[in-house]
Amino acid sequence: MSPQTVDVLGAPQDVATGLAAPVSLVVSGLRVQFGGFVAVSDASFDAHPGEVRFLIGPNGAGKTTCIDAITGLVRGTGSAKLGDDELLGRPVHRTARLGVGRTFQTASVFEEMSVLQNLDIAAGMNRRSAALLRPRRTVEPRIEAAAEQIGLAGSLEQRAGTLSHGQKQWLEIGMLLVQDARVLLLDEPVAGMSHDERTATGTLLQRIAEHRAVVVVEHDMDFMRRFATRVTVLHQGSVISEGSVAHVQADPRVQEVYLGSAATHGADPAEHEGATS
Ligand SMILES: Nc1ncnc2c1ncn2[C@@H]1O[C@H](COP(=O)(O)OP(=O)(O)OP(=O)(O)O)[C@@H](O)[C@H]1O
Repeated sequence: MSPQTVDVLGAPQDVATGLAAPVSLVVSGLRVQFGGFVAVSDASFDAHPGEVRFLIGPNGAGKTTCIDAITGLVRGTGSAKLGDDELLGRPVHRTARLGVGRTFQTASVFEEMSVLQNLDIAAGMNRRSAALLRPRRTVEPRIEAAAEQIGLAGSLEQRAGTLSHGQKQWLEIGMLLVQDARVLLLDEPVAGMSHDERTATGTLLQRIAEHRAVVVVEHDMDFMRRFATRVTVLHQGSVISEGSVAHVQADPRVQEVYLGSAATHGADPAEHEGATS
């Protein structure tokens, strides 16, 4: 492991790269209840730097709820640890400060602002708003690096509202990168994207995962097959299978959940209603 120091928030930082030190997300025995309804009953999974972990399952399986609980949007019990830090029980902003970044199914960028302003705001949470809006002569290296990584280095002055659907998603990912998110939780990042945008997104996620843990909730099974390192399958709030793409696709329990019959259909998650191939 390379030498570490700590950044201004006290988070460990890799001396060589200047990036937050890679850490794993470990979720165990997660349970989320809405009134009398148990949406997540006992979910355990992890995600380590270097892998793109997919979280799949039929509609209503509890995938988004898991992310909501990890990020503090809904109350969960059990445990979700990022490195040594327990995430459950913290308010959303504190969880984010620990390095947990997420995107939603609909990209939430500031449409009236430029790409640069969006990245600048994400990077400079502590700067005063007037300073954020003032034209800047120089671009901070970390913003430049993030813009480069998400393929928007040539579009810094473009108004975010005029970006394509895919580019907005990438900008949102870029906003997490400049915040130094150590784990990225992405909810259906390629929904509505063209084939080329999906390929570019998958490649982007693989690069990001070199230094961070990446968790992707997806219904797009073709995308999953191409870019997943490991897959966790949720059904009715519990994990029913986990492993490589080949492993979960061959798992009779997964086939049964997706098609209601394993042996007779030779089922594949990709053929399930709600999953797209
Ligand atoms: N705030 C809430 N109040 C009550 N029930 C909820 C709430 N949020 C989610 N649920 C329920 O919890 C279950 C799990 O929902 P969740 O959105 O996590 O599933 P999902 O696997 O992400 O599904 P999809 O793939 O359709 O997005 C569903 O039955 C849903 O209706």
